Amino acid sequence: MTTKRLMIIGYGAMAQEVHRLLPAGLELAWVVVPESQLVSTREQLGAGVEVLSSTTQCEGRPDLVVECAGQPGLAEHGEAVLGRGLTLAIVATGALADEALYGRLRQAAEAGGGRMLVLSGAVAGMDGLAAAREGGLESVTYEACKAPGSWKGSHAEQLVDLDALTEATVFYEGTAGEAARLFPANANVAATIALAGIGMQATTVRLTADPAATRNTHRIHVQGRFGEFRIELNGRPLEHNPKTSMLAALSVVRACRQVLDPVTV
Ligand SMILES: NC(=O)C1=CN([C@@H]2O[C@H](COP(=O)(O)OP(=O)(O)OC[C@H]3O[C@@H](n4cnc5c(N)ncnc54)[C@H](OP(=O)(O)O)[C@@H]3O)[C@@H](O)[C@H]2O)C=CC1
Ligand SMILES: O=C([O-])CC(=O)C(=O)O
Repeated sequence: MTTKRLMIIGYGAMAQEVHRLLPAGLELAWVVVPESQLVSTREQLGAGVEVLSSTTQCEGRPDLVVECAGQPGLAEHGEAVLGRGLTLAIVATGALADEALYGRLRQAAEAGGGRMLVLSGAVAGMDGLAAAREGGLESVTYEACKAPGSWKGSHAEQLVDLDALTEATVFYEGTAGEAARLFPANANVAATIALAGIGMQATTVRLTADPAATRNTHRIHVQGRFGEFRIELNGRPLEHNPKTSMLAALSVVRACRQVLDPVTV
């Protein structure tokens, strides 16, 4: 079997975990990082990987492009990748709460023949939710609970004193679209659930900080014509970024494996 070639956009905590777990048969050939990280990332990766600041500098043809660069990274690079007819697997799904950006990405994919794969990321059940939608959905709610430290540097700091919490505290309630915009490094999952279900406005979101939490907990409750389901997922955070659950990185690894495997499960 010939080796296939991967491009990763972004080389932070998630991308590095994905790199460590890449399945045999898929090699990391290109990494796209901000200008300011070119030198350090080249030193880190050595000669075997081409480190670029724009996807348009890539002269080869990746078999898969994965975005691990956050919402600004998807906004910066998404159109070019899709416009070249490539497959782009994304985790910064919250960027799609911006209707104008979503429209441009769809348009680029349609014009160029590219495909955008919205990965399940830190949650589970997106297959069941999307299937349930076919029968009609009545309500979808999403609750996230993380340790206060995992909300540091986010909009949560404007809503609650994270260092003073002594018990689990709900600090935000709103729609998936708003949550994804306000918490770009923490609430992409809200947008993923909205995209698989009843949309950015109708999906209800509640965010909690809990000083006793050691996991990133995600609870999804769905009601519709199919019946009802509840999922609770207690994900381990990544060692190098507690905002991000390990499962999100693993969902990228799964997308990588699907490029190699003729059977998709
Ligand atoms: N769907 C889901 O379930 C989940 C989605 N996510 C999304 O994944 C993203 C990545 O997570 P994680 O790796 O832990 O975050 P990190 O902050 O560790 O890594 C992101 C990296 O991307 C870089 N970056 C920023 N802008 C660009 C750009 N325009 N082009 C290339 N690289 C860029 C960042 O650089 P710099 O530090 O200089 O900004 C950083 O090095 C999160 O920001 C979040 O949006 C995360 C968890 C779950
Ligand atoms: O990884 C997680 O637990 C969820 C997350 O950060 C996001 O949805 O952006």
